[in-house]
Amino acid sequence: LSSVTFSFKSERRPKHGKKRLRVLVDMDGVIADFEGGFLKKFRARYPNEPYITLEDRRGFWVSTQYGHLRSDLCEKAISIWETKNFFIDLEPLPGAVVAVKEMSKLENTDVFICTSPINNYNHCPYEKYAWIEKHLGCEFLEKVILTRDKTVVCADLLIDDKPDISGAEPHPAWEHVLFTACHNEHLPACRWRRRLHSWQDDWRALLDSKRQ
Ligand SMILES: Cc1cn([C@H]2C[C@H](O)[C@@H](COP(=O)(O)O)O2)c(=O)[nH]c1=O
Ligand SMILES: [Mg+2]
Repeated sequence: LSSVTFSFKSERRPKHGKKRLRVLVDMDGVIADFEGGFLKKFRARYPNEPYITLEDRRGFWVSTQYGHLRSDLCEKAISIWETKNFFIDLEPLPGAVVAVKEMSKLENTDVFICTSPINNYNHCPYEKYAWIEKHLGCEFLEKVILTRDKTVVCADLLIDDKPDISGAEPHPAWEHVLFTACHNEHLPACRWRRRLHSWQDDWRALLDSKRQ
């Protein structure tokens, strides 16, 4: 058993000393503009209802903040992302497509798109795959991880806009790097968690810091 363990570990640290890195990149709020797409479709479908501007967004859950605004708005918000074409129509966030493609071409680097589908599975899982094929190319279809629990996925880095990521594994293998989004940018700086402010930020340096 110990020799099996040894050969697995040595696979990730080649003889020339550079560690092979596995990076999980979240989709909604990191490469796909969930917040912008939501607001546009909410205002189009409910033109007479109040809405929350991106500047006023606080907290990860859009549905919770709309529910606080007026209780029935929670269900109306949910109806937006449960509707056909919501996920496929999301625009890529600035620089995301180029960055993810470049990241995947780096030596000793494996990139996976790790994203949580909604439980109403009528359209979302299909459209997430379709979005990835449309914007990143069919080769990325091999790199999709759909899971509601990212803690059980083994990787070095998770780039994700959700501030609190929990699940069955209390000690996930990855370091969570918080991707800045309208709902989390006001959170105070946190000594034990790094941020990637956008895809214009130095994501290469972030990856290099994990190869040491
Ligand atoms: C804001 C918000 C999101 N969701 C759903 C939409 C996505 O499928 C996931 C988020 O996935 P990620 O991998 O963590 O980016 O959650 C939701 O159900 N309610 C919301 O308010
Ligand atoms: Mg996200």
